[in-house]
Amino acid sequence: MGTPAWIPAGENDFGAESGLYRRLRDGCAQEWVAYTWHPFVQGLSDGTLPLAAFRTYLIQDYLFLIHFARAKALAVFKAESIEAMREKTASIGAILAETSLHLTYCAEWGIPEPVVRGTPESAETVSYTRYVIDRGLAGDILDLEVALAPCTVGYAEVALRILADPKRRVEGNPYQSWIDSYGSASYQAMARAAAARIDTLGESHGGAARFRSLSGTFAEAARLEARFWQQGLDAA
Ligand SMILES: Cc1ncc(CN)c(N)n1
Repeated sequence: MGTPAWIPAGENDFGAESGLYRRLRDGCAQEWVAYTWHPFVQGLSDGTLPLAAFRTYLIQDYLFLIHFARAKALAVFKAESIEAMREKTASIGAILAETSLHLTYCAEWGIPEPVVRGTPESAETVSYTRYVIDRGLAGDILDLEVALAPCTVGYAEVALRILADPKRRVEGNPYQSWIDSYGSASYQAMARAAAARIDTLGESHGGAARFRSLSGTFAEAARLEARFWQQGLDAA
């Protein structure tokens, strides 16, 4: 299947042309558009997102990152090789470091650390993070990586699209630092590696024969990502 027309040029370089990642993404066009073109994203892009929406999102994202690190720890356990174990172990360190940075970032947005730490997880955060962990517990490393991929690669696509289109750039956009962090070379490289890993695991772990099940996982994770954005808008 070719890349659908709704994905603008420049956002197509995650995963190989006929690899498993592209097939998964292209196979859930509706969920993918609802996630990556969500109104929350449009608000980030043109700077019109209400601050209350962003603050709610930031707090829940801190809680999300903690469980994301747990999911990566599960990926170490489920990894197919010592090299993959090393790579996943490094990514846990990176996420845990990001949680500290996230607290600093929240403080810059006027949310003190005790507030972030003391806020309970929302239903959206619980449902998304536990879904990913459950896919990993019930399945193998490919099931887990597919459940994680919309998170890593979706944000890279979103940032790339915003940065690539001058029409969407706004002078003094309060969300520019958020956009820049996901558009950074290091984040983009990590996302490309995540998509490439899905392609590789697809080859080694029978991805074609398991496509139906994997596609369901990928689409569900994309749907849960859209709900994660939506909770911010609902709070504003
Ligand atoms: C909910 C969510 N999804 C994705 C990302 C980016 N890895 C994030 N920080 N938060």
